[in-house]
Amino acid sequence: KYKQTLPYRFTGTNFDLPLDGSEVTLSDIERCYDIGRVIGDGNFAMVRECCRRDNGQTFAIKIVERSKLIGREHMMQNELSLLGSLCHPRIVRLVAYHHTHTHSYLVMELVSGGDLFEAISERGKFPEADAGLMVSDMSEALNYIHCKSIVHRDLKPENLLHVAADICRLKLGDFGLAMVVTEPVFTICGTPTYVAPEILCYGVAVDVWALGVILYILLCGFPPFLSRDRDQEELFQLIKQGQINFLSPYWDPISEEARGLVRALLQPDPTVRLTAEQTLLHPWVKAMASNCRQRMLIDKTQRITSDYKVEAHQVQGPAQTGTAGIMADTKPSSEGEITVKEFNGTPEKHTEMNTSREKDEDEPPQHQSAQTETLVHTASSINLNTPALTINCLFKSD
Ligand SMILES: Nc1ncnc2c1ncn2[C@@H]1O[C@H](COP(=O)(O)OP(=O)(O)OP(=O)(O)O)[C@@H](O)[C@H]1O
Repeated sequence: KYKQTLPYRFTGTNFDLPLDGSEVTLSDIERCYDIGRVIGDGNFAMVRECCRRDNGQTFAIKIVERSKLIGREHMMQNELSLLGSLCHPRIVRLVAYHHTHTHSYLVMELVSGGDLFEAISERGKFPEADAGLMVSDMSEALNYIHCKSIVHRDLKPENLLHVAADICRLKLGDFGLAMVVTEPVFTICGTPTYVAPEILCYGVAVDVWALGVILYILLCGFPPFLSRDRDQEELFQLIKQGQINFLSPYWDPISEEARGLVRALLQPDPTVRLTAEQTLLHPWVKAMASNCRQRMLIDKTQRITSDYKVEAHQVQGPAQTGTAGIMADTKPSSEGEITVKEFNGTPEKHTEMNTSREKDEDEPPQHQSAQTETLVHTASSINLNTPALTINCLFKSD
């Protein structure tokens, strides 16, 4: 069932796991990989660092307990078939997969800078240049998959990974809910905070809406649509109304161009909403991404110069390294007065909710938790106007 063709094959000499998806044992896996620390987890999977024993290459290995997937086996198949067919610098690469009797192991490119959820939780918000480069990266990934008629359907900070050296460079992962769209889709799925107003019948434009929500959060530190009581029905009503508020004082320093892009991405009518390609070409995105790239280049040059000076100092002694001013202040700018102190959801009356990544600190009134849990349901069983809204929400397991 899981047999797929991957764009990459292991070539190591004593790496003898079958590559055709046939079943292996845990000891076969452990013989080939040194499985290390946990680097992330989700509703269905635990992700660990791993190292190939034959050549020392490091990867991320996503370990899925298949009993957790009963009724949702398609999620694993999606991840294998769709992610396995993609090859783009802004998308996490799947390099191999193995199945034991109970678990599936997806060996992926290791993207070691943590996810955007953690970065937002730590930094609160980002300067426009940083947000612009991140939007550019996300748009590149979306444009690539949308050109292949693939919709991701769960674009959110948890599924965007930072390239370790560059906090502003992102790669898109977790294709568990992705699918090929050839006609309008009627399956409700996604994560409430990022879900588009056309949730009942949609196409690739839902990913661009989610991108708009993420951009809004990156710039001010809290989501555009919030239910004060964390009531999902109220949240969906707010999303459907599509009223975007640029709350003062949080939005006061943010440019009109950035606000314009937020409006164009959070356009309720998907036929008028920007496409991923148009977003990539948006003047604010181009200008900000270019500023950020330039700054990163300068920072890198300064780091190299500084390392060189330290080495020279060690080799030649202090008298040889007296040139002042080469190493400018490379401290990151101080931003993030507002911190997203929680991005969690709480159990709701009509949902099967559970969540991880809770934060204990208090938040300013505007900063209620974003509802980051993934939901999957069919359109026939949900009515956004019905008070007795019942949605099965699938949460990150603790
Ligand atoms: N290739 C990778 N490199 C580094 N970290 C990763 C990688 N893939 C995933 N992670 C980390 O593991 C976490 C969980 O991974 P992932 O989202 O794929 O799991 P999941 O169970 O499918 O999630 P969900 O609950 O959204 O369905 C991510 O949020 C990220 O922090």
